Amino acid sequence: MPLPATHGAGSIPNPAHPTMPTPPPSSAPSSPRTAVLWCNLGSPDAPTAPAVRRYLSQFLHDHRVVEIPRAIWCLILHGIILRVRPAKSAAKYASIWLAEGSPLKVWTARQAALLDARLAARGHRVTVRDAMRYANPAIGDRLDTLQAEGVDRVLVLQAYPQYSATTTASVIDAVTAWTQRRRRLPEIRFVNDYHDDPAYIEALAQGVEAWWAVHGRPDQLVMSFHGIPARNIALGDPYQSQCLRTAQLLADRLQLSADQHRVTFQSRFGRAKWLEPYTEPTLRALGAAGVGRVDVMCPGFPSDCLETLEEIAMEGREAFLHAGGKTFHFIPCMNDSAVWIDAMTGLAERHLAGWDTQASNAPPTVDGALAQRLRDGTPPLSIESDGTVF
Ligand SMILES: C=CC1=C(C)c2cc3[nH]c(cc4nc(cc5[nH]c(cc1n2)c(C)c5CCC(=O)O)C(CCC(=O)O)=C4C)c(C)c3C=C
Ligand SMILES: [Fe+2]
Ligand SMILES: [Fe+2]
Repeated sequence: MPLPATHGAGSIPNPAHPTMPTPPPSSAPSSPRTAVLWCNLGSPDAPTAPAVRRYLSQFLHDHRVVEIPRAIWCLILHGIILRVRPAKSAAKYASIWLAEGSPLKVWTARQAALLDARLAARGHRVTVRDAMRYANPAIGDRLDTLQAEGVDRVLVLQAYPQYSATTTASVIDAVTAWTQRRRRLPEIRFVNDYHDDPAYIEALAQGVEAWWAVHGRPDQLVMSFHGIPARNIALGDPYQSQCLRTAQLLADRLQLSADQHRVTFQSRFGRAKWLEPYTEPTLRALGAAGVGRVDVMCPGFPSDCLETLEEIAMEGREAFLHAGGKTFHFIPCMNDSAVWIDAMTGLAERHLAGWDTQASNAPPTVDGALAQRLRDGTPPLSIESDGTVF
């Protein structure tokens, strides 16, 4: 168990326990303060071409996202993409924008607030903050604020259930870039993925079941994941196999046979080969083949965003119906569903384990009480069967 910092009081002898330094007075912040940083991709600050250009420039300069040699890529990026794409993407963002901002940011902030409340209700003294890899609120700014608030332990959780270097490693890069600019560092933990976490699978399944309870069942359930370049898989990215595992676990949980579901990959960017089968051509093929109803869900996206609300729920629907399909449903992402917040809580608690996060007014756990005893310089006398320490 890590011992807490002594805040400079170490030179005063402690008569009760000579080998221990005297702890600070109990009113002082004697135990480390812990935060969870709930990180997502980020959105432009506004659905306008200039804001989208700034966002895309930061996003598409990330070496984790585009691995083409810089000199060539910068020519393409500045010469074509950042001239053409911002206006087109801004119109798409405008079609899904909420009064409070981008759906991705609104849901991510809400998830952070709900996780904060749930952890507090379970007796943890933990601050939860949302942070975005691109645009705002930036990861570095959030870490600065947390540190100014006295936080010295940070658990980095990401809104990417499946690991990819393009997303997960990029968030880790942003956090470690911040650490390189700071002298006094908090303890930091990262979670790489939770693609097979039973509570995550259960949250996905219950979202589907709730939808089907109201709207009936489809002929086909399409599970659409964000794509990445096929080359990344050949270079060792585990993303594809984690997506396929998530999909299989979900299909098993929903008791779907092989002909009742399929996996596709969406959001192809550029001309290179990405993970296949691609979502939109698949929807067109299903419509043309006379499949009456498809339901599409996006298990890799905990929050609805441009890629689900516009690309799937609008463009995907249009592609399927135009090709001859009869009925199209988009099943919303988990967003703020209670079962998803439960899954996030379990994930956070598992990875916070060993850090003393017990609030002073909460019933002490064995770990928490032992830590307090060590801080006070008093050895624990006995541990009751219910975990109470005297
Ligand atoms: C699983 C999550 C994601 C992976 C993997 C991912 C890889 C990836 N994305 C691009 C390019 C773009 N993605 C864009 C939007 C976007 N991407 C994700 C998630 C993953 N991306 C989300 C949640 C969003 C939506 C953000 C929002 O504001 O709602 C965009 C911007 C939109 C646009 O202009 O079309 C681009 C560009 C690449 C190149 C890539 C892997 C190599
Ligand atoms: Fe550049
Ligand atoms: Fe993306």
